[in-house]
Amino acid sequence: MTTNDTKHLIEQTLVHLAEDQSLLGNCSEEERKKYLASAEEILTTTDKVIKSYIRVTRATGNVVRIPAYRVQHNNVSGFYKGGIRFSEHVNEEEVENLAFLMTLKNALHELPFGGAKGGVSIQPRDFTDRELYSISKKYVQRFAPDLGPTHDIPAPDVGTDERVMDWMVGEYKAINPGDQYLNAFTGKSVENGGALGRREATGQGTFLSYFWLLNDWFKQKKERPDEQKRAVQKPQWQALEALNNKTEASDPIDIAIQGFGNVGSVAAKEAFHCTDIPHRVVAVSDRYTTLYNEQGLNIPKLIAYTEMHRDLPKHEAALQEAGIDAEVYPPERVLTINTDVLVLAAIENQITEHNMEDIKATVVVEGANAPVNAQADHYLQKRGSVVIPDILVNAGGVTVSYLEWKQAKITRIYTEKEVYDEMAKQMIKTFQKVYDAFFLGDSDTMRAVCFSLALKRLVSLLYRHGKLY
Ligand SMILES: NC(=O)c1ccc[n+]([C@@H]2O[C@H](COP(=O)([O-])OP(=O)(O)OC[C@H]3O[C@@H](n4cnc5c(N)ncnc54)[C@H](O)[C@@H]3O)[C@@H](O)[C@H]2O)c1
Repeated sequence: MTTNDTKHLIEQTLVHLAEDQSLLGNCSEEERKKYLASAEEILTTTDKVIKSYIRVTRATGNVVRIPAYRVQHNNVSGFYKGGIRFSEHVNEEEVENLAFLMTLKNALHELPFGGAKGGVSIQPRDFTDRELYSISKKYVQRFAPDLGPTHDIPAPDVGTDERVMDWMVGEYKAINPGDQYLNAFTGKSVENGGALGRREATGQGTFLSYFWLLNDWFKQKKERPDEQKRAVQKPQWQALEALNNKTEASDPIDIAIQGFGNVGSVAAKEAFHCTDIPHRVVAVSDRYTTLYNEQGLNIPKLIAYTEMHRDLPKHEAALQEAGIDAEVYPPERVLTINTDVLVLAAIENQITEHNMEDIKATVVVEGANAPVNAQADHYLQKRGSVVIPDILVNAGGVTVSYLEWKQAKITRIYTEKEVYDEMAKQMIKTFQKVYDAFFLGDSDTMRAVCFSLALKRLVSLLYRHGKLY
């Protein structure tokens, strides 16, 4: 999904919401139109875009000037919240789109946050630890006036982690002594007030979105003939039926995962260890490689290897060192591999009009943000594939971030089990709403359902806060 796709879908969804008489209380038709027009204006634009440059002296002595961003999209549902990305692909438009998606995600899951995103345009691998430390500190120096525990709360994203968050907290504390600095960032190390299980949360939630659909929601509908009768009208029901038949015949479900970082490696581990429904992780990939084994890859061994070497093994000697038996392909091959389920956990715009016809998976799970563009989404849904959208799937991290933010306030550390249970409970509540509305309603895509639920909440809050004119 590009920024334009996101804005277009917001506009389209608001047109449908105009027919919902319950949305804006007792107002005339004319007022309703006016309010929705102003909601559209507010929600398809950002509240604030801050661009700055970070100057760092490299180990070589050269000084480089690096563009850095913080985009605050909307805070009607709570303080701005969203990750900071270190990637060479970072640009203003990308950060803006990701900020839009954060507002929608938090509204969909009814978390008390709005949407923001940050980014620094570097490939972190090209920088030393000392340089990264300097960049992290300077990011906070540049943006501190616009951040804060009751204003805008960043978290990690691609290319950043708990180490970067800890550095940023340190700098934030130096700039704002006496402020509730621990609440100013989430995704920190556990030693520094981070929530137990935060690192795993997005990958766990990603796997859960698909697993719960097949293992729980599908069975629930089978026991409710009236609802099943309506759900079978959707071609996606057949896709679930086929997977269910496989498990009933004790055949494992094949799953392929693009991206083997924070989200992808954890989703792979969840699939590998899933006992209720056996899975074979037939392919995984990162920016350099796809590894494929039709009998399934040993995920714990691959995780152990990447913990030491960062990337997946990409040649025979490395495969031997990892103890992995796999065919090695180029990175994009994972997308078109023969599999039942494809989890996208890398970067944006991976399935587009250029490769959508080659996708074999019948269930596509968007662990990453915006990995399927609008055209491909419609194509896949029309063909009967299940596409579970990013704002539904990858909210595990921000849900646990909320607990991390809360635990600093109540000064009690949640146990890892409490964190997982709370995350799963919160997400399942939203899965139930979305899957019911999609399969039992007349929306074309699951994304349209998610946008509709999120925008309903946002428009209602804007109205109640007196922000519509
Ligand atoms: N980490 C979180 O809590 C979180 C929360 C919500 C959404 N997300 C989204 O999930 C996605 C992945 O985030 P992450 O935290 O796992 O990042 P990460 O940096 O830990 O891992 C990214 C992975 O993608 C791979 N990759 C990068 N470019 C690629 C390419 N062109 N082709 C194939 N693989 C490529 C990298 O090699 C790496 O394995 C991003 O879209 C991010 O915004 C992450």
